[in-house]
Amino acid sequence: MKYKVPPTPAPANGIGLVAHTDKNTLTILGQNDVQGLEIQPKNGGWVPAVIPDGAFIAIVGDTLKAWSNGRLHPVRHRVVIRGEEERYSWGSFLMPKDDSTVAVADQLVDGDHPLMYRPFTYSDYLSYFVHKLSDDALEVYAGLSSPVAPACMD
Ligand SMILES: O=C(O)CCC(=O)C(=O)O
Ligand SMILES: [Fe+2]
Repeated sequence: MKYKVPPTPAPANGIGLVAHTDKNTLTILGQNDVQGLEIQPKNGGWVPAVIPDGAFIAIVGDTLKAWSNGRLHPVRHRVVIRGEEERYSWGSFLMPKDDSTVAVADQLVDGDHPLMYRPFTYSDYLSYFVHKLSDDALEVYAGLSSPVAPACMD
């Protein structure tokens, strides 16, 4: 991705990429030496994700949250451009094949971890997200409103 230097005077927010969670399973990101990635802690606000020179950052996506039965969390992130240099980033977006079923493994469901997501087809979830564009797309699309403990599963 290429983020151009903002015009002068710079817009107040400098947003280069709006806040989102990734929809795939795992994203591995690298960048040139211009920082700008920010992540949102659970209590809100924004924190710079400073990536050391030559390092990569791995970001959990919605699909891995579902697949891990909610154990792994997709962090909301955005890109803010404030400086006077162009920012480049590159990503490796790991994802299931379109027609794959994303289903929680039985081993990840127990009394302490009731089933949180119904099985779904990856491309169907993507289509749903593109249609709705809502932050809670995964929960609305595949989340079980009453998580199911193993004894209740058939
Ligand atoms: O450019 C970046 O550092 C972030 C890109 C990103 O979040 C995305 O493509 O989903
Ligand atoms: Fe992203």
